[in-house]
Amino acid sequence: MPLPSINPADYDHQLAAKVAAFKADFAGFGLPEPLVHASAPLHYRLRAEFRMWHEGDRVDYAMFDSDDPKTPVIIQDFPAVAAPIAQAMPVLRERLMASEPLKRKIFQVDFLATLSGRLMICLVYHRPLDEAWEAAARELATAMDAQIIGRSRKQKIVVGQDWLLEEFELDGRLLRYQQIEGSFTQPNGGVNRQMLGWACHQVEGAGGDLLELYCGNGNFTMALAPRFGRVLATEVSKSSVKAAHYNLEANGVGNVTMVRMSSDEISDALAGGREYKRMQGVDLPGYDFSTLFVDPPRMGLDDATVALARRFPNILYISCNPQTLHANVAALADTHEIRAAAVFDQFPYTHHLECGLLLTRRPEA
Ligand SMILES: C[S@@+](CC[C@H](N)C(=O)[O-])C[C@H]1O[C@@H](n2cnc3c(N)ncnc32)[C@H](O)[C@@H]1O
Repeated sequence: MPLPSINPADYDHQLAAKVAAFKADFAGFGLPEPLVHASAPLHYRLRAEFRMWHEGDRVDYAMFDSDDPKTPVIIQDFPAVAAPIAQAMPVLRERLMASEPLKRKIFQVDFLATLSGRLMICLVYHRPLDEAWEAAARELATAMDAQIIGRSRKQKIVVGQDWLLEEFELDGRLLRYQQIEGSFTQPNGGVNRQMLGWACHQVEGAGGDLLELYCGNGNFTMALAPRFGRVLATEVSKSSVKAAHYNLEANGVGNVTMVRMSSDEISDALAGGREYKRMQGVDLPGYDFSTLFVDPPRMGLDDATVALARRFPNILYISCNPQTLHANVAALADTHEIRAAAVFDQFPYTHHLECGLLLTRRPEA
């Protein structure tokens, strides 16, 4: 991807252009006017990865432009990153340069921060990590008040813990989320809160039970669960399901059954397909589903999941790829119409746009 040029003076204009393109793409489906959720124009990213570039004694953060992928672009600061990362970047660089064990053959640095101000730094190396590295990393963790992880081929050393606790307020509730290193988390924390608020508003009064696919660490689950009788939530990633269990406990949410299943497996199980061991003890016929909530990866919903979605009165769909969303909405158009729409600018200064649709079953379907 070409490197974004981050200029707040361009922000409103760029977002307006993305929204106009989205409206034009979906006009054929009778798209209602979307609610537009803007990002903070600076310091919005809670995740960032940088290559580390060695030149003599120096080591610098670097990024690469897809138009010129061999030339490093040295980064002094990166205004997209959230405050805890922005503050940590120069301090970390100084400390790496001052410590041979930390600096030697460092290849990449991955930052993860939370709205609650916590920070994790993963240092990636092209050499095995030894005791000298671990001792230096312990000092670094204390000095920077951060969780430090060292990675190299077939090696992962955790100094402290390999997860952060995110905490923020939503509709008068304090929500807590364990975020495990390497697992999916929403990159733009401020926009994520807006997505959660919009999603909660859409299901107000839906009643019945909720089926959620692609639930990750339960980002939406924790917010939506109190609005339903019961929730069946599924996700394929082991570490995300582990975090989701932690998060149910941490948020005192007691009406969710969480199962590690891919979307095509749960679609098969609900269509009366084969028996799944992981579904043992789950009373599938006992659910009274009113709503399906999906937040799939960029490829959107597969055919089996579209067929499953067709059976639901309400489909709430968060998408990071308007193209696959378009194809899925077209496939559902004979049974469902768009009732509400929103855009969420997770990725300012890029052409990417996250969007949300509430689809309801047509009266005649
Ligand atoms: C866009 S993320 C959304 C996660 C979560 N809803 C959130 O807000 O953090 C998509 C999630 O789908 C999961 N996933 C990818 N392919 C899947 C599949 N075939 N079946 C179920 N989950 C899948 C990923 O592990 C990831 O957690």
